[in-house]
Amino acid sequence: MTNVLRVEGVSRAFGDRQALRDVSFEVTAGRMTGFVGGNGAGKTTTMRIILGVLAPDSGEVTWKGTPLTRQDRRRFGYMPEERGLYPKMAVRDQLVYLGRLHGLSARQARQNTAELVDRVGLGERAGDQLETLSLGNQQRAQIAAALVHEPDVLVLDEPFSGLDPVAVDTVVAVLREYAARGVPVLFSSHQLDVVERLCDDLVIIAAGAVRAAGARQWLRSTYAQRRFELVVDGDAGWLRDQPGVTLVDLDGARALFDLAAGADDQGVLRAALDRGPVRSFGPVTPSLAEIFREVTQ
Ligand SMILES: Nc1ncnc2c1ncn2[C@@H]1O[C@H](COP(=O)(O)OP(=O)(O)OP(=O)(O)O)[C@@H](O)[C@H]1O
Repeated sequence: MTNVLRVEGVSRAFGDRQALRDVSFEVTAGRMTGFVGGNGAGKTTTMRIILGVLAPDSGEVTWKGTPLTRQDRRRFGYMPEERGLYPKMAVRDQLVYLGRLHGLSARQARQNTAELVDRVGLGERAGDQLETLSLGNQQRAQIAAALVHEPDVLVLDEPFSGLDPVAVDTVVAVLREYAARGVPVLFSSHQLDVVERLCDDLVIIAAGAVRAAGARQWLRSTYAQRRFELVVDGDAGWLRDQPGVTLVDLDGARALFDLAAGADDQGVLRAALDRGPVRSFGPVTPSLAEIFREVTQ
């Protein structure tokens, strides 16, 4: 069985609030899976259930085809929303301690720690107490803590929040290395631009239910509406009266429009050419932000 983490039909309520409804998706070996959704959508609850911190009311989580055991979860790397490091302990000491806790030898824990603090750009601060570091550096330390025991699976709750763009790039590179080794990586984020750049697969959740899931490219083509951009010399307002055309945005000579199924894009192009020069015409692939808006509204 390949290294697949599968969330299968998971539901969970808190009192009369249904936080998750029949949530199913998978995180595949070697792929970065972005878990996106607005505030309160259910990302943290799902991750807690994966890690066994919280029990589902129904459904289950499997790893390599069988229900997760405590032993499996010891081999997971988790960065919880509430973070978990001790403010008054030196970063290096905590990482070594966590490595030991997960069963590494003292030597291996020290070696992994030394490599990781360097890798996440904390080398010079590794001897400092966590609380004396900037928030961005504390975040780097939290990420290192999730990685120190060389986990088989990574589950990271908002690993990029609070990081400046340079730090985001550093962390992205580290996570990509893990994925390249065959580790499934699940990370939540509300920063769609980061997710768009980083993930191979996507799970979009809203109000506790999965609205769309699959490979990023596949989602982009699946949700590609028949949207086009036209740039002419004069005013493109005449498009409004073209059969099958719905104007999305008009900025003088530049128009963004959706074409009804069956309407002919070449007919629109001919109509434009009849009126004068056409500077640009072609289909527009939706951004992740647009897909997100569409599936969560
Ligand atoms: N321990 C709890 N007790 C009661 N309600 C909870 C608890 N944990 C989560 N919820 C509720 O479950 C829903 C999902 O919350 P969750 O924290 O999983 O969302 P999220 O997608 O992680 O949001 P955010 O991005 O804001 O962290 C919310 O309505 C939240 O208020």
